[in-house]
Amino acid sequence: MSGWEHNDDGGDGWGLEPSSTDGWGLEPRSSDGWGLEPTSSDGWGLEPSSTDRWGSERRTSNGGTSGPSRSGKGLLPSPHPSNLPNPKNVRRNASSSGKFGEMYKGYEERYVGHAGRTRQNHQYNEDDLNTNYGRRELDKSGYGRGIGSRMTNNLSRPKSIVRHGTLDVVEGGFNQMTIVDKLPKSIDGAGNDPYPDYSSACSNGNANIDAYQNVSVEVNGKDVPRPLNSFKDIGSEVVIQINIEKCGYKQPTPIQKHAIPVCLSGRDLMATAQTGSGKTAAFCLPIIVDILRCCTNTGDSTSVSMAAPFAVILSPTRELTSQIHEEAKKFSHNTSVRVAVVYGGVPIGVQVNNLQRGVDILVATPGRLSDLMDRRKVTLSNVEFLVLDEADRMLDMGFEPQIRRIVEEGDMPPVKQRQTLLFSATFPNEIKRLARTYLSEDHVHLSVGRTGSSTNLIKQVVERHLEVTSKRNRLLEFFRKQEMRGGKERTMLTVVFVETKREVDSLTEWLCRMGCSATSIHGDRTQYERERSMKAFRSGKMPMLIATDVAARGLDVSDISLVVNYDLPREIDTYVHRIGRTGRAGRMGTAISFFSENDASLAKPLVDLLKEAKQEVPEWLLDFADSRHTRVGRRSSSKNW
Ligand SMILES: Nc1ncnc2c1ncn2[C@@H]1O[C@H](COP(=O)(O)OP(=O)(O)OP(=O)(O)O)[C@@H](O)[C@H]1O
Repeated sequence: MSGWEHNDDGGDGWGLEPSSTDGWGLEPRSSDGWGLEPTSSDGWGLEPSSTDRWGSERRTSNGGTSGPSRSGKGLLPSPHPSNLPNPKNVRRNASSSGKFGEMYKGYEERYVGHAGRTRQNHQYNEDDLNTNYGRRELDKSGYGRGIGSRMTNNLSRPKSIVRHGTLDVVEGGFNQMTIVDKLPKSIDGAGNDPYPDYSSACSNGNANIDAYQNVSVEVNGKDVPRPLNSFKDIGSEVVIQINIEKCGYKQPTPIQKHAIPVCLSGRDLMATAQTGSGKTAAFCLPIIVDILRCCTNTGDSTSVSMAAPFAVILSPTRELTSQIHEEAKKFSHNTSVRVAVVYGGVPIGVQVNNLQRGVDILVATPGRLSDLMDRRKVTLSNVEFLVLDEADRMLDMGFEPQIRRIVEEGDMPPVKQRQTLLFSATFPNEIKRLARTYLSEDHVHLSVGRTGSSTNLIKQVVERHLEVTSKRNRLLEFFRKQEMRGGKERTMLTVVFVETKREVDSLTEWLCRMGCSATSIHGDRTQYERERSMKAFRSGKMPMLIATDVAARGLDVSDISLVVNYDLPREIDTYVHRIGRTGRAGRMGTAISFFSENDASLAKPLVDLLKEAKQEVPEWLLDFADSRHTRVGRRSSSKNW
């Protein structure tokens, strides 16, 4: 057992279990081969309708939650200051650290209308500044508590903003600076190719964060807070440190080192980092830390008719949304921070019930959130953090109207009165446009590794295939090899990307007829089928997942050793995301792509990418790239996933 008995029944509430396996060393709890389990007690110590760990305290203390909301629209019951309990008492559930007395020294209390939680504006005194590295450095950046500072003007800031850091970054007060600009010649540092055979890839079961340490990091922006050296530098409560440890995170990845202080300092952030390099924690952790530091749980939230989260995290697909939700729950385990998830394809009623129990962090797909806003079940007037994860993909999927509805047409505070974080592995032009609209001018731009590049952890192979039969047979070969390796040990997993939903179905059926344990996922499958497939895949019962691009982004399963581009995508960015399903958290992986003449227009960017990642480029592919073949039988550009 994991020891993670998360008592947050604000989970999915549809009887879906938390995605259990990857990276947690947890064995899948399913027993039927399809990952199906009864919907109740789930091996995480959850009771179906658990009265959570903070139980009665949460539901009793704030008797006076009526009154106008901060937005003045009367949407929310708002606590009257005189009804609010002493933070030292009400926060007793937030942490087991015993640091509260220290933390509240010098605090100035301000209350804003928020169901079940109010914000403490943190007024740091010298003791605070001297006892906590992370906090001291963040405040010396001159930004104070960014979020707090928008809620009151009398937030105390340290007088001196002279930087005392040891890093050039800090002392330089740079506008544009590359901190490290060394890309390793090869991963093993000795010029050897550590991936002689795809079957050996991913053999290290554990994360290998050292693999990222030499990746170049570029930071643009004024007075950027200095990066973290370790998670302890965050200066968070002990419970968070324990959660981080339980996640197996020993040291921060480069994106975490740089992004977490920026988020904690209140600045807007546009961040790109390579696939699998830990972006999720880079935004989840500071949000949780900020809520615990600056917000007080005032108790009763059951009377609330509209959920009013502090943080909204938008992501394009249901699977990714659910994954972020799980990650946020792990980091907020044993704290009072309530995390909830909403996405389409499942009944909305249960989600509404969940939300009405109170939510601090809402992870959502844009469609379902805008639906809930239309039904007046969620108000965004209290939002202090807006995260757009994989924003380019959301635009690509046609979510722009919903995003605009959420960010511009509802009651979400405008730029500068909220903190906006844009995260992606790639940043095409549409996202730059979005960033101009949604981020404040003084935002920080962070790129870890070259934007749009693939990680060196993935061995990339391109094979030329002319016939469908040859592609199918090759796939079968991979499966047989995989089967031979599997044995009794945990199976290595393969994701196969196919262009159309129809082809996904047909290929999966064929593979199953050939005796392979393959499962599939695409946009036309019901949510239940998608969940079931993902469980079977994660657990290794079905070690081959055939998918459209619905699985190209964010999917995080640590045992994926091989990605096959059965059909290559039209855009190189999508290629980068797809292959990024392997080679995650510093582990190694292999991507094999089947190239046909239809893919001629991808040849040039693909060659460039392979060269940059120091991969072998076949002669015939160079010819394709050079000869500027016009694309024969160009595929339709309509989205078909
Ligand atoms: N500091 C760390 N130490 C160990 N493992 C980590 C660390 N940070 C993240 N991980 C693990 O690395 C994996 C990839 O992280 P995550 O999904 O956040 O990557 P990502 O950058 O968002 O990827 P993508 O661009 O594909 O969405 C996850 O399993 C996560 O738990």
